[in-house]
Parts: sequence; structure tokens; C-alpha cells
Amino acid sequence: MKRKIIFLANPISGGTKKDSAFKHIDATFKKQQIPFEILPTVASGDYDFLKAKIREENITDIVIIGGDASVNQVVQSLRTEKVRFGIIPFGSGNGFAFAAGIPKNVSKATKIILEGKSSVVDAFKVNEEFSCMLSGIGFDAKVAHDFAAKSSRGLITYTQQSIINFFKAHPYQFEVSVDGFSLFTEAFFISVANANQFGNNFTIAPKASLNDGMLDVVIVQKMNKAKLPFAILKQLRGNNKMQQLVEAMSKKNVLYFQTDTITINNIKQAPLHIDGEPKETAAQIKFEIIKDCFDLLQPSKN
Ligand SMILES: Nc1ncnc2c1ncn2[C@@H]1O[C@H](COP(=O)(O)OP(=O)(O)OP(=O)(O)O)[C@@H](O)[C@H]1O
Repeated sequence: MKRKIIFLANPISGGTKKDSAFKHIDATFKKQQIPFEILPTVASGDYDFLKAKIREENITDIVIIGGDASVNQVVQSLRTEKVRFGIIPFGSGNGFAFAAGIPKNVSKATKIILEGKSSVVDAFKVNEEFSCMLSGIGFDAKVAHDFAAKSSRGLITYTQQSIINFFKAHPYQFEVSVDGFSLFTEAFFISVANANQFGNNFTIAPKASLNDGMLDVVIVQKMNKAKLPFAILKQLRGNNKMQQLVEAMSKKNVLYFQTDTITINNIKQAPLHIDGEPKETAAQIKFEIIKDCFDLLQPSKN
């Protein structure tokens, strides 16, 4: 089938201008005689207005030029359409794109779109909301909330907010239910991941895969603050194996396991983020995998 592409570019993401990226895209797709349009993303995140256009004009690919929140919003709105999704990473974190092996370099990312190889990936539900990368409750959500309140975006702001929040971090109480089993924990944060990272290649869930039908859960329990960076570093290297949840509870500060569904009673109303965007928190939060949710243009795995 002849391809026809809509690029959706976020005018505010990532903190850098996209003009040279637009030029590169324009030159590449004109040369290949593939029809395309570059439209701006919308702040509301609602792309229902594009559905009629997609059907009438037989659009085959929707490519997001932006960060994780843009990916979340576009896919959430348009995943019921018969289109494939692509990403040219232009956010501050780009966790989802990097987890899929899509690089930040515009010409390399554009080449992946041009090659047109795709495969299905999972996403997940957070109560009634949609997440494709990584959502969390507690300290990491606090970073997302504070980051959203800043006028400048980008990696430096994100790092500043993480450091400030680290020194202010305090644990929250949670009741975690998995497979009919329930436990109480005091934790700095609980992250639930489809992708393997927070963004900027900061890996938190080393085994997470975008199409394994599993959510990767990381619980960073209460501990002496001096130990916190070390514990996260241990997790980064992926050598913190989950043996038996109960046994690990008492001995380990960082718990890591996989499940397709998890329900968390958020006793102290810790803040929530979905794909890095702050969201209103809830007393109970259920995370549930959506297997084979959408088709993603990405580098082939072999
Ligand atoms: N046209 C627009 N005007 C204003 N805001 C927009 C517009 N389009 C999208 N947004 C908002 O921009 C925000 C940031 O989006 P995005 O995730 O693309 O960038 P980022 O936060 O810099 O990257 P990352 O999520 O990877 O850290 C989202 O909250 C999104 O709703």
C-alpha cells in the first residue's frame, strides 16, 4: 500500500527548535515521493479531530515529533485507527523512543520512518488512563509534578528537579496487591514500566520489554537516604533479582518483579505521574497491561 504520512510536531517539547528537523524531513520524503504533512500537536492531547482525515485520505503512518507525553496522547487518541506510529524523539526524556531503539539523531530516526519496518508493542492502563512507557507513584511522580511547573523544559531542568526532590524525599505507605497476594510497604516510590527506563537512558526496569505482555514493577522501599543512590545504581545494572516477594520485602530495599496486573492502595495519596506527566492521584490505582496495543515503526531487532 502506498504510504501517506502525518507528522505531529510538539511546538514546546524538548526546549530546542525543530526547524532543521523539519527541513530534513521535508527533503527526505519529497525525494522519495512519499506524501506527507507536518501539523502541530495540540495542548489538549485530543486527536479525535484527525480521525476523519486519516480515513478519507488513507493516511498510513502517524509520526510524533516530541517527547513521551506527546507519544502517549497521540497513540491514546488514534490507536483505534488503522495506522502505524513512528517517533522522532524531541522531548526532554524520550524514554519510550529510546526503549524502542529509536535514536535522538534526526536523520537516523527519520531513516527508521522511511524504512517502514514495524512491530506491535504493549501499553497499559492506569485506572481509566492510558500509559505506554512508565508511570509511578511517589518521589518520581513528584519530579514530574515539579518539572511540569517550570517554564523551561529540557534535561537540565529535569536533573535539577530530581536532585532537589531527592533531598526532600520521604516515604509513603502503600498496600500492593499482585495475584491475590497483598503486602504493605513504606516506599519512596513505586514505578510501573512497560519501557525499561525513565528517559535519557536512565534504566530503572532492566528486564522490561515493550512487547512481553508484562509490566515491570520497581518498589524503592524506605531506607537510609545515604543508601538510596546506591540501591538505585544496583537496580540500574539489573543484578537485583526478585526471588520470593515476601522474603525480599524484609531484606531488600529495592523490589523488582513482573506482573500483568497490579493494584496499589495509595494510603497517603502520594502523587501520580503517567508517562512523566503529573496526574491527579487516587486512593486506589490499578495498572493493567494492554497486550499488542499498537504498531510501532522501529529498528528491527536482529
Ligand atoms: N501545541 C501545544 N501547545 C502547548 N503545549 C502542548 C502542545 N502540544 C503538546 N503540548 C504539551 O507539551 C507537553 C510536553 O510534551 P512532550 O512529552 O512531547 O515533551 P517533553 O515533556 O519535553 O518530553 P518528555 O515527556 O520526553 O520528557 C505535554 O504536556 C503536551 O500536552
